[in-house]
Amino acid sequence: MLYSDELGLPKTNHALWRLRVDNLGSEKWEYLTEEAAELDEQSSYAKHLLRNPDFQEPEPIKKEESSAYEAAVQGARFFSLLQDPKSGIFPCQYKGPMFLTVGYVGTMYCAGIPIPDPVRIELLRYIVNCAHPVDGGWGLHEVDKSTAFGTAINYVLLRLLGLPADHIVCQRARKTLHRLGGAVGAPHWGKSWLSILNLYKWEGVNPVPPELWLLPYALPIHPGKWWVHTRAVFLALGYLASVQYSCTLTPLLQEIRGEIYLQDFDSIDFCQHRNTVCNVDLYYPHTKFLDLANSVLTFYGKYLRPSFVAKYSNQRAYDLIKKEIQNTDYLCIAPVNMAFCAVVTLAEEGRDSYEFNRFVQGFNEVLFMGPNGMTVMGTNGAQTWDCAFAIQYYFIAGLAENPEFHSTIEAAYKFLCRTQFDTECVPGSYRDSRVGGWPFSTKTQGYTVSDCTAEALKAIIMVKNSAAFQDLKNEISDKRLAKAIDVLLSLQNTGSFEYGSFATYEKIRATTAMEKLNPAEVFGNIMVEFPYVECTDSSILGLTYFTKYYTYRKSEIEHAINIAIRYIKNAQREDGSWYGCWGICFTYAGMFALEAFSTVGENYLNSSNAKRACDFLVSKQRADGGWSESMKSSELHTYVEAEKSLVVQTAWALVGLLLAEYPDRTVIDKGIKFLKDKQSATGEWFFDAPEGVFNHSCAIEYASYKFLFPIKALGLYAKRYENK
Ligand SMILES: CC(C)=CCC[C@@H](C)[C@H]1CC[C@@]2(C)C3=C(CC[C@]12C)[C@@]1(C)CC[C@H](O)C(C)(C)[C@@H]1CC3
Repeated sequence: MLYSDELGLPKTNHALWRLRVDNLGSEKWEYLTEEAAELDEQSSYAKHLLRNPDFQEPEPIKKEESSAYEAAVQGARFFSLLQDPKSGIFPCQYKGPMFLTVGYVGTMYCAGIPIPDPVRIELLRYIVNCAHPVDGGWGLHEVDKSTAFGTAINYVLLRLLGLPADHIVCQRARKTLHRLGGAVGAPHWGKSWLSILNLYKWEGVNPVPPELWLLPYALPIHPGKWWVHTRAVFLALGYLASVQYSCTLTPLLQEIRGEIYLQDFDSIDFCQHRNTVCNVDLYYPHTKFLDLANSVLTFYGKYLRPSFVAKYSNQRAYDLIKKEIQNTDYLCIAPVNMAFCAVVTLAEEGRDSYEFNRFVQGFNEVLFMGPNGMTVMGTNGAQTWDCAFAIQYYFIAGLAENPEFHSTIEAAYKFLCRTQFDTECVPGSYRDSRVGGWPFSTKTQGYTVSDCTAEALKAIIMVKNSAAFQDLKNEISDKRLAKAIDVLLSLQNTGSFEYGSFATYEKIRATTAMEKLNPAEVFGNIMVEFPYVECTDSSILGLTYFTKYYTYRKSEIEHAINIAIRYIKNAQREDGSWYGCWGICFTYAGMFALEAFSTVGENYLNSSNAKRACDFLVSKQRADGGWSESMKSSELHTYVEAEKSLVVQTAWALVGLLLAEYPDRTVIDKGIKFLKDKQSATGEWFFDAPEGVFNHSCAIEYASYKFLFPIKALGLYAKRYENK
């Protein structure tokens, strides 16, 4: 039973929610009246997303008698029901981080706009249901220990959303917050939101002055060279800190001021707390160098900053923010900077402006409903990524020729074709050429990602060249595929230590030594782009697949593949593993590396790198045949097991071993048995634990993975051992 139900918290009627999806993949929940709902049937995927009892599952099969192929088919049957047949996407709640909802609620509070009741009720439920079962606090992400950041921010949210201070949930959370030293211990972004909400003072927040944007681009410290997310967040945050934006102090805020600190608000000397961070929160402590820079910049801001410079740099920041808004049609790169940009727009244009209202509407695209309530997602979805995998894995599992899945593949393929970028960013945005690339979520969001481009490209080529889909061949021209190759090749790093690798959104633009200036305290590796093995692996498989069918830039592609493979081999650890940054963790990276090797013909028998990678994976198999890596691996950079074997982890390990043609069948049989045992007779696999991670410390759920990777593993197995 959910905690919110135990407490008797209000709940909306989940039969009245509808998910509206458009052709470009935007996902918006709407709450209908009962009369309207009668005329408007809830889609099958919405029913499943809310775990409503009237979701129609596939007919059960006799599991004991079924082959791996049949298990894959049944899994695909279930997963296909989760697709929106019109747009082709697989909507899901992309959740985990516990510091995003403050962006929406905080912005609305600043603007004095009440949150619609059904949304307010479900946001509350979600936060309450995520409270730590022992101490009632919250962490950076859903499965984290309680931290000052998570607890302070989510406590404030509960209060802004209408929970009274003497409610048991607030009481427990307050106790934990006080035990953690109160809200002064919140890290930089926490302090920033509290300052925006007039619950803290900007003088106690370390500066990120917009003046940085006035420096010559040649300097490695220029923000235009930072990682896109960090650049985007600090652009808007820099503006807000510079103008010391804070909302009107209301009686409610006055009360909250009295609840989140250990001492009286007016007696706190906020200047003294710039560097106060609760020990439990701290993942990446400041370097001495950063502390020094912060002191100098604080002194500058307080005593030396001429007002004309302040005005000029704020204007410069706002100009860049407007470009970000234009390039992403108000979505911004992700909900963190979206909310900061919304507050900047509120300050500049006013609450009744067209621009600010676009943001208010835009938030509907990142709010997502689930059985536990509503939350702001990590991005506006995972549309492209999931579609690219679904197509590829249906093909790999031999399901593409099966007419039963024709329409699923067709719709996902058409979505990918629609999603390729065909316009450039406005000049002066510090952005690369994007025409030909693909994003992680939607075309509107506007940011190319290397591996998303490669995976989408591969999926499209599969469909385009399949006899079963000849009628769809012209949905996308070969010229557009060539454009994708141009983008992909332009993203390969050719600097010294990262030679041959791929980063996420851009080439690495400045030295990773910039990490010494990372001010975020709770995340690692955020300052500049970084070479990622998974992004490199996906890029390899996109490039190799392209050369199977096309001759465009062939020798350059071959060179790119060679140096990328060399990079992967050099990045392999002594024990045969790789540290994965976007999934958990060594298992995820091992699978991707073995897949990349397999595309250039390297496997267990002919490659010592592949052999060592397999031996590493096999050494981690558990007695029940499954694999089980914990989020702790990502934090600690060493393999840590979770309590029980996990479906997605097991599928990842099996995919790697099968693609590497690992010779000992008993190992693989045991894993396959585990996957089959965990599947329901109707084809479903259930959620175990978050599968993804970012910046080393924050877990995030990829809800489609529990279908996609088992289908792939079972399909590969069927091909190899069942002659399918
Ligand atoms: C530190 C900040 C700004 C936090 C906001 C969250 C974003 C940074 C996260 C949320 C989702 C996220 C993990 C994502 C990625 C980057 C960072 C994101 C956008 C990428 C695109 C990186 C490349 C990866 O291979 C993959 C495609 C899986 C992910 C997808 C989600």
